[in-house]
Amino acid sequence: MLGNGIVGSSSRHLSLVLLIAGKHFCTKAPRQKIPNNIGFIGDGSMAKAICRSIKRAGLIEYSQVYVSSPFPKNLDSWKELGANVSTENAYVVKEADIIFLAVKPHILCDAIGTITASSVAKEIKNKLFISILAGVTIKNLEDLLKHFEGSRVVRVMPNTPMLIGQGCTVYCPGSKVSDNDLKLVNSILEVTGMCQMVPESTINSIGAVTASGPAFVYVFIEALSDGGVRMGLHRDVSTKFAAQTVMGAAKMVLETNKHMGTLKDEVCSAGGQTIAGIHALEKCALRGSIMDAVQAAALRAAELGEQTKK
Ligand SMILES: NC(=O)C1=CN([C@@H]2O[C@H](COP(=O)(O)OP(=O)(O)OC[C@H]3O[C@@H](n4cnc5c(N)ncnc54)[C@H](O)[C@@H]3O)[C@@H](O)[C@H]2O)C=CC1
Ligand SMILES: O=C(O)[C@@H]1CCC=N1
Repeated sequence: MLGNGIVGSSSRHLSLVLLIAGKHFCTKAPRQKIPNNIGFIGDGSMAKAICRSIKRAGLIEYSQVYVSSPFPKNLDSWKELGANVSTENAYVVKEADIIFLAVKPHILCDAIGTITASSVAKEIKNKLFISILAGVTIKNLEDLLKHFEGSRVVRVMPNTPMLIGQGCTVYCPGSKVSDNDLKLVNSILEVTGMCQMVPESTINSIGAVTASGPAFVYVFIEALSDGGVRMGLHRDVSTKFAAQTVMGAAKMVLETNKHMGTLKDEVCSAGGQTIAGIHALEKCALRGSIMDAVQAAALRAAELGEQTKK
């Protein structure tokens, strides 16, 4: 369903099981290629993560990709892949139908300003812009893009695990997007992992958990690994065990539907080793620290958005 409120979607595929000559072949139904050209204003980590993710899923070829950055050196790796590159943002917006805005929030006004001031500005019509910028509101985006006739905006908050197809992305439609636009955006995002439409009022809080969250979790994994090293494990062994343990615990939360407290209790034997460790964590206020981290990230997102207001 594509309507108001929160809708869920997952990247499940139709599986076709063929029984031929006594052997089972399991093939995923091929995804439909996107006929549109895809643009990226900004060529950094997130632009690469999104592009690789949708290319890997077979939605696009690099020949359909247009990327811009003022730094030609940054564009070399894109060029090698077969993407079309330019130091002119206006070129990308003119050539692409769907344009990801993937610059840092404080760059946005200048980046759009160069497009508005370009000689091709009047030719830029009916574009679908997908903003991934932290904190920047739909109202602000629509205001900045109002010079381009027929432009529509979708505000998206992705995260880096989409690089390996394990992303957690949310999106909010702008005031002019059509159902077809939303279907298209959903079909692009769903191949990157989990994706869900949400009300814009929740996106900064969600982004603090999902987009900043990987960094918080990496710090936790590093600390877990450090603990193992402190107790005499080799670093590579300790890191492998720590990361696998975090992944397993996350899957237990998602797949058992048990409350985290119950799952924790199942690990803590009476008078055992785990409760001794939990006691140490509670003395250091780990929970309060993580909650503070999420609050700090959400508040900072709102501040970043304010910076792009004229
Ligand atoms: N890194 C992350 O985990 C996430 C980032 N975001 C958002 O994604 C956006 C991009 O972040 P990253 O990819 O991490 O940053 P990044 O620094 O890796 O990439 C930004 C790119 O913009 C380019 N750039 C600078 N000035 C430009 C201009 N005037 N025109 C065109 N390109 C220009 C730079 O060459 C740079 O490579 C940010 O707004 C951030 O809030 C959202 C979710 C997660
Ligand atoms: O830290 C940041 O501002 C960006 C947005 C969310 C994740 N990284």
